[in-house]
Amino acid sequence: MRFDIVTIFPEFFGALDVSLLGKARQAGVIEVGLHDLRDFTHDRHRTVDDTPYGGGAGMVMKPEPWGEALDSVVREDSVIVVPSPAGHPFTQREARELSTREHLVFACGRYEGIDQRVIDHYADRNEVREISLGDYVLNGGEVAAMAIIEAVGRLVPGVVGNPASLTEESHEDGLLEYPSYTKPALWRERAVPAVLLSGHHGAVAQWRHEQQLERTRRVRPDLLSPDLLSTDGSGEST
Ligand SMILES: OB(O)c1ccc2cc[nH]c2c1
Repeated sequence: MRFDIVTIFPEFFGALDVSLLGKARQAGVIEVGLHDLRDFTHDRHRTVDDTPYGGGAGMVMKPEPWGEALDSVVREDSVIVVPSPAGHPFTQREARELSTREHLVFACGRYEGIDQRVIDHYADRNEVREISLGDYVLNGGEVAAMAIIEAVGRLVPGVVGNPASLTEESHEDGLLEYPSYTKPALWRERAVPAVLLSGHHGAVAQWRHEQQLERTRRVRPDLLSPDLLSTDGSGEST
């Protein structure tokens, strides 16, 4: 999979040189291209924004640099991801879906956003997804792009050493994950739940599923649907 990122702050993505994604890049499992939007301007001040038609506060990102920048990276099979507070909510399901695509192009806006004609132009040619991380507003698309790239990149085969670790995570089965414990068995007078020390794998699986249901009911009741409430941890409906 290849990621191309267009931004006025390419240095923001230095984090993609380290940790799992950095190793995956070195191994050639994923590719990342960084593109400074200002390299696609032609004036002395490398201008990327201007005042909004219709008035109002702030500045809008000009269409011309965006058109030249995206034309330089977008392919026929590219999915163009535009982080935006006006986008649809990003989910683990979408992360898994995007991890199966070959080429993701991230258009990271700043100021009051990108001239709408840019999104409309590429939506006529490519799949364009305006994605929000949640009901709050950042100063630009870079933080959201980093989050989406990490959520998607870690699902690409070969990035995470043990793929089994990806299956028992929050949201993978529609529930929040169960609580985890490690040595020592007693810490500040707090003991590890006895079932986890029992060696009884069936009882451990049952307890973990019950913990998932309890935590999800308590923290994210909105995630629960009747069918998720009916399984007994073995995957069988009760
Ligand atoms: O909150 B966000 O995800 C977001 C995304 C893009 C822009 C561009 C200007 N402000 C933004 C905020």
